[in-house]
Order: sequence, then structure tokens, then C-alpha cells
Amino acid sequence: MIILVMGVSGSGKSSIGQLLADSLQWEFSDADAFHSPENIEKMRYGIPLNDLDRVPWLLALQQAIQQWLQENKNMVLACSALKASYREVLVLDEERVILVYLKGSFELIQKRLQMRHGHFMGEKLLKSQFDALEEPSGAVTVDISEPLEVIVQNIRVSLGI
Ligand SMILES: Nc1ncnc2c1ncn2[C@@H]1O[C@H](COP(=O)(O)OP(=O)(O)OP(=O)(O)O)[C@@H](O)[C@H]1O
Ligand SMILES: O=C(O)[C@H](O)[C@@H](O)[C@H](O)[C@H](O)CO
Repeated sequence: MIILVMGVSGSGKSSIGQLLADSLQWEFSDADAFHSPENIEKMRYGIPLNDLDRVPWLLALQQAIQQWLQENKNMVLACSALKASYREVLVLDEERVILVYLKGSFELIQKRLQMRHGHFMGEKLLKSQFDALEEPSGAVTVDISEPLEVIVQNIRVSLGI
């Protein structure tokens, strides 16, 4: 099974995804590693990615997901997956690709991004992330104002794993 941890930049996908994977003793993958150098540069310069920029990235992720499913691998994938059309590319099997949505306010996430250093994605892009976000229906939704360990536990309880 693949747990796809989604949400805007700074919602905690990498932190929560890694902790969740550790607690389950599953592998963790971060969709940031699938971006082209051009996409990373764009974000570093504070330019939001558009739909076209995200196509090769989504297709590379789709290929990875397909392989994990074929291998019957248990994986946690951290990926923004902001729009419904992007999720359609990624959720290749509704029973085995499970969405976990990290939900939080603009203000809370902005504060966290202001404190985060050494990451190519700055606070400047947060508004564009919320503009692009189409909240998922039918996902496990968690409140990110809680401490990390509590969030991980809430996800595990909701998924029954
Ligand atoms: N529940 C939490 N409580 C306190 N701090 C948190 C929590 N979740 C995340 N953070 C902090 O908020 C910042 C953003 O988290 P993180 O980098 O995991 O988000 P992200 O969604 O992976 O971001 P991006 O998409 O930009 O890579 C980090 O500095 C992280 O330590
Ligand atoms: O779709 C997007 O705009 C991008 O995927 C971003 O969300 C970043 O990958 C990530 O969130 C920053 O690290």
C-alpha cells in the first residue's frame, strides 16, 4: 500500500511522512526528489510552477507508483498533489494508494515556513500554493496544528494500521 501524504508547501509532508514511515518501518520517498533542476530553480526564484511544469514531474511519480504497486511495496510518499487532476495521475489504484491530507491555516504554515531554513521553497510561494489547492474529498484529513507525534498517531488510527 502507498500512503500519499499531501498538502501545500510547509504543511509538514516531509516531516510527517518520514516519521510515519519510520513508525511503520516502511520506506519513505519525497516527491521533491522527482523535480527537474529547472523546476527547483523556478521555485528557488519564487516563481510558482504551472500545470505544464508539473506534467513531467507527475509522470515520473506515476511511473514510480506503478512500480511500487507492482512490487507490492509499502511506501509513504510525500507529495503536494494540490489539484484533483494531479491526484488522478497518481492514484492508480484507489484501494492501494491512500490519500492523507495535511490541513492547516495559511497563518500557521506561514509561521512555520518563516522559521524553516535551507530549503529551496520559501514562504513567498505559499499564497500560490493555497490558490492551486483543491482540497480532496474522501481523504484522511489531519489537523497539522498538533505535534508531529500526535499527527502520526492520528493517521495510523484513522487508517487502522
Ligand atoms: N506538526 C508540526 N509542529 C511543529 N512544526 C512542524 C510541524 N510540521 C512541520 N513542522 C515544521 O514546519 C516546517 C515545514 O515542514 P516540512 O518541511 O515537513 O513541510 P513540507 O510540506 O514537506 O514542505 P515542502 O513541500 O515545502 O517541502 C519544518 O520546519 C517543520 O519542522
Ligand atoms: O506542486 C508544487 O508546486 C510543488 O510540488 C511544490 O509543492 C513543492 O514540490 C513542494 O511543496 C516544495 O518543497
